[in-house]
Amino acid sequence: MTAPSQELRSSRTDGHGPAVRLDAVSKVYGRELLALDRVSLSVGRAEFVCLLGASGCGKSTLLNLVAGLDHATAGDIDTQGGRVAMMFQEPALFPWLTVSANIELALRVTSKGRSTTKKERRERAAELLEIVHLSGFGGKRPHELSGGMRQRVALARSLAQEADVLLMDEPFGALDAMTRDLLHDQLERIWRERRLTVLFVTHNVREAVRLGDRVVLLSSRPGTVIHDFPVDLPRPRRTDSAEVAELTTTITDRLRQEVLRHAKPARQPVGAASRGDG
Ligand SMILES: Nc1ncnc2c1ncn2[C@@H]1O[C@H](COP(=O)(O)OP(=O)(O)OP(=O)(O)O)[C@@H](O)[C@H]1O
Repeated sequence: MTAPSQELRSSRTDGHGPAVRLDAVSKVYGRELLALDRVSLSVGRAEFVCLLGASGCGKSTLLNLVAGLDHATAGDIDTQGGRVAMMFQEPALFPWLTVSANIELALRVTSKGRSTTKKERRERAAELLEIVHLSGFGGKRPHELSGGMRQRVALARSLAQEADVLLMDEPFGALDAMTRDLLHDQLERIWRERRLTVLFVTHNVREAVRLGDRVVLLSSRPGTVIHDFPVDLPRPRRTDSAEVAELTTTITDRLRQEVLRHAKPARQPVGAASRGDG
């Protein structure tokens, strides 16, 4: 496995061990659907790792296992006791609650065991909305916001959980390119300021290169790590820069090879001789 980018390495491997570690993790659904096959992966503290792979290769499965939403069939997962929050493509806000109340609800769940007043939660929600540049929108209902704004509320709600590890499952997949670009900038700023560890699933190679310290490629099902690309490019990066485009091409080629390798047997006409080039 490749090390994180040089620029950030010292602050990320400071002797406390990885924030997330998967050791030979496998997942079988039902009796025989092998979704993940002995996946080993380490994510350093405050590291941003993007996960790429063909559709159905087990990316969401992997996140669910790390989040503790499901159990691995074999192998070990260690998050060092850190708090883990998850964010999905759909913001899943309660439509009948205001934006602020959606976040306050998360704060109430988080503050179980220590008492917080409604006023404290409201103030904290306002702070979180400021972090995602939505000050003044606390009194709106979700339907009054754009898709990008709703995702920022969902991000604020994740931050309300005071997580050390943020798991993101295609969080910007449904947004237009311009909105996505703005959210990349915001997420990068928040990640740096709060020293979050991020594991980010995407289908978009360019997005992975824009954001990641590393881009980890999973094979087609069953998912297993086939390549770990360090992204040694200075930040902030521009999605349309030549450097991002170059690495995007390299990774896309590797991903394409993997998808073709997997698709090949099914595409060959019955009786066709194997050319042995797979
Ligand atoms: N709860 C489940 N029960 C049975 N099979 C499942 C379950 N969840 C996922 N699978 C199967 O496991 C495999 C991996 O699914 P998963 O959703 O993790 O892939 P993915 O890489 O996230 O896909 P995509 O990129 O399309 O979102 C798929 O074949 C899927 O059909």
